[in-house]
Amino acid sequence: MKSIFKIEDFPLNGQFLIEASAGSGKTFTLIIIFLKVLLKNAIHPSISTKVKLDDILIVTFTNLAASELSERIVELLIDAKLIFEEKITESKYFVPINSIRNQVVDTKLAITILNSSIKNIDKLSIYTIHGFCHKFLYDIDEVLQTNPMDLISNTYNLKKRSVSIFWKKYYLKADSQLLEIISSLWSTPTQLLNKIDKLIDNSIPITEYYKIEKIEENLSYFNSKIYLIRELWTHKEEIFDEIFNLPCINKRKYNRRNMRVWQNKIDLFLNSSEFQNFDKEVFVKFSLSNFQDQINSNENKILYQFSSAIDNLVFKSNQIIDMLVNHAVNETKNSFNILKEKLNLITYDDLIKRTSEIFNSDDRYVIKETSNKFPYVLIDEFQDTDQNQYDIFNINYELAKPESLLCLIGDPKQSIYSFRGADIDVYHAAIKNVNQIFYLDCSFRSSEKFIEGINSIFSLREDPFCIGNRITYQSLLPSPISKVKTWFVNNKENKTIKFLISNKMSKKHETFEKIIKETANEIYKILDSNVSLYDGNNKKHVQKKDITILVRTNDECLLVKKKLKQLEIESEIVSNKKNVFESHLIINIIYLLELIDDPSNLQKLSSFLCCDFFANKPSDLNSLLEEEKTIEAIRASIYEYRKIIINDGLFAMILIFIERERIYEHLQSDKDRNRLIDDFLYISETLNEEFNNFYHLKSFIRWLCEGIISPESMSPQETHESSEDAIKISTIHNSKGLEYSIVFLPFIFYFNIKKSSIDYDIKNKRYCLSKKLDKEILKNPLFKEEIRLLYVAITRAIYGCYLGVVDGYNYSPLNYIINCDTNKTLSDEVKCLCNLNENFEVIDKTY
Ligand SMILES: Nc1ncnc2c1ncn2[C@@H]1O[C@H](COP(=O)(O)OP(=O)(O)OP(=O)(O)O)[C@@H](O)[C@H]1O
Repeated sequence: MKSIFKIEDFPLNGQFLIEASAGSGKTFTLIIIFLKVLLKNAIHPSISTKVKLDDILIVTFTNLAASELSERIVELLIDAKLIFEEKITESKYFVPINSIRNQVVDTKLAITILNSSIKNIDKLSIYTIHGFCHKFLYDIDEVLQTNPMDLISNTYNLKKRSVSIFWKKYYLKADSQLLEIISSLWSTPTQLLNKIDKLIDNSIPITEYYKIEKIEENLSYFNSKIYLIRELWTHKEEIFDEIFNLPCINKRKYNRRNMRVWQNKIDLFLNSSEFQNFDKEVFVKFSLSNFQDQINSNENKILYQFSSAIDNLVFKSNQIIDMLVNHAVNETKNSFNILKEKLNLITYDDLIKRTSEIFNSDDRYVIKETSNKFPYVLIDEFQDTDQNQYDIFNINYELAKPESLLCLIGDPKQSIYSFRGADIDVYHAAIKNVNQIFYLDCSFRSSEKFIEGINSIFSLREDPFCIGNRITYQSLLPSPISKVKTWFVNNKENKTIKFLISNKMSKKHETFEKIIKETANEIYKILDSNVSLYDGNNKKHVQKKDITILVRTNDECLLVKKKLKQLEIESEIVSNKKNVFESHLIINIIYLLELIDDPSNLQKLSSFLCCDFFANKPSDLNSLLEEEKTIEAIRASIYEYRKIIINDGLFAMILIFIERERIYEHLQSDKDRNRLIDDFLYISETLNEEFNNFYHLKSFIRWLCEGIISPESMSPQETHESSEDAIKISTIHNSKGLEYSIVFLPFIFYFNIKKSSIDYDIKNKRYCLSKKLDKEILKNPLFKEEIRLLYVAITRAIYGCYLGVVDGYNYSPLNYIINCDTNKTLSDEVKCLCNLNENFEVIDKTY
């Protein structure tokens, strides 16, 4: 049973869930609960166990959220002390603090606890899950006297080595036909790594294991099918006639023209037997399953034989690809794990896994006997938890009983971290363990009119989150604070949800640039006209810093920033990642510098030639290194770079290096080459200053290597110009838990699942190539997560939100959520909505 949350009724022992929508005060509630736990002895003086500040553990999701929480807790403790001392009544925390004060029996003790907590604030235990596990393992290693492992945050280079080890072990001596299939999936180790990067070090287990011999066996079977098909294909005229004569055949699809095209493709493959000519889509058109019940073995003898053989062929090719994908991921994971063990390294993902293993093992009694347990645990953003994380805190709760509390706070509508292993099923399973569920029903963040707008949007469909009754939308009520919040234009109340309609251009990036231009125009309008925000106390003019643009990816952040700069609007990217050592590109600088430092070293030359900026494959290396002249030419230019770096510094040398080595040309096939070069230059520029502080190149290289191993301990950080008055740009993921006055979502009309990556198929417990977008889109978990991302994005706004609308992108969560009929365009649907809803406005910028 769910009951409304009231701090005075909230018990301090047990396992509880607080589930509520965005902006309803979950984080606010968490810190109020923190205060009540802290004052437990003052509320119940008869309890003998003393609650200390560091008995209470708060876990949140990002470093940004953790530092926000610390600030809020300090503010709360100071306000609480002053309220208990009856020195103030003005505080946004007054009502809940006063409720706690009414329950406190020993006020003097309460003030003493507050004073001492303020003094010892450095003992506050607020962690991200990774931060908590890191500290836990460090402490436990001391207790168990085990050798602590080095934490490595940038795993790219280790993964790169793991892929190379795998590649050398299996592919260099693989059958040539198998190699052909492999190169249709990935032709270099780097390409393979790019596809499986995220899967190597997360908590997804090793799947069913296939030996390469087994894959080769399947390949022989595949070849035998080709042999059979080639024989049957000599009767192709008969096969075609039988198809044309099928009573229910789709004549528009199976017409003579198409058949001729398909015939040529099949001929090409059967004559060459090369896998690259195997056009599966064409073969499928002749498969038995494609004709369904239309053919039978008696009436369409030859067609039946042919289409059954095609079925087998397609099935086998899928199976071989599936086996190769699983083999590559599993084996690379294996090499990666072996490497980590040899080097005594631990990754961020391992932190959680290892901590959970300890909590699940006999060593848990070590935890019980030491101070490595937290009696009171408050978890924010619980919807983004995975099984390992939940296990840790659930066992901790059991170990710390009877005086223990596990308070889970979350909103399943905001679960957006499945790529990190977050699992909404864990959330639903955990609910079964809790003693009671509480909810919050008012929104405090946004203005009343904005809340009405959000309620209208998410009520357009019965099942807006596309997940049945597991996630429903309950309209939010405005709190008294929301009722007074308003934004005005020329002293008239402004509309709260605005749809910015723009044109679809011939290329995606042009469409994106156009909508950013329209966004910039709207920003100019807001800044130039008389637009103000009223929060119930103050009315102020909108400044640039009140405006935030939210996008999906870091690349989109850079695109927006670049475009705004051209339009002379100052902006800054709000990022969790501020460290150049997090970038995998830095290793390329190290390879280059190592060679400059020691040009005659052949090993360093090999590493340099294999770096990201040359299209050399490790297999090309031997022939390259055998050419005396090539080697001499490279060495000559390296000596030149040595002179430049000594005289003009790192950045100048990198600029000349890019130009002379024609790096742009090497990266010809790389769609992201501009970004790669931009990043490379940016990193070199950032490091240039530090480079000037080193006397020897060797020491600088050593410093860079240290930076890769523990980036968090390094300075300098990327020098983001942090301007007080600039438009903010952030990814939606980074904006979680935060709030902004005015939000722009320029690219929200667009959705694209990466088609060529590899996913883990939870149902079948295996890795597979990502599925294309199709009519089954509504069943696709990534699509459902995008709906939740849309929800998170919109609900960051306090006063107003602008949503980008462009027609022609059918499978977008925006289309889905506003119930856009397939016969209508998104912009038409939006215009209809705006006619019916007083909170909505259309800004039509189409021409
Ligand atoms: N009871 C309250 N009284 C006054 N202000 C409140 C109260 N609860 C929340 N707020 C304010 O409302 C805003 C949103 O609160 P909070 O960040 O806790 O919401 P949330 O539910 O955690 O949101 P999200 O799920 O989007 O992260 C904050 O500015 C907070 O200070």
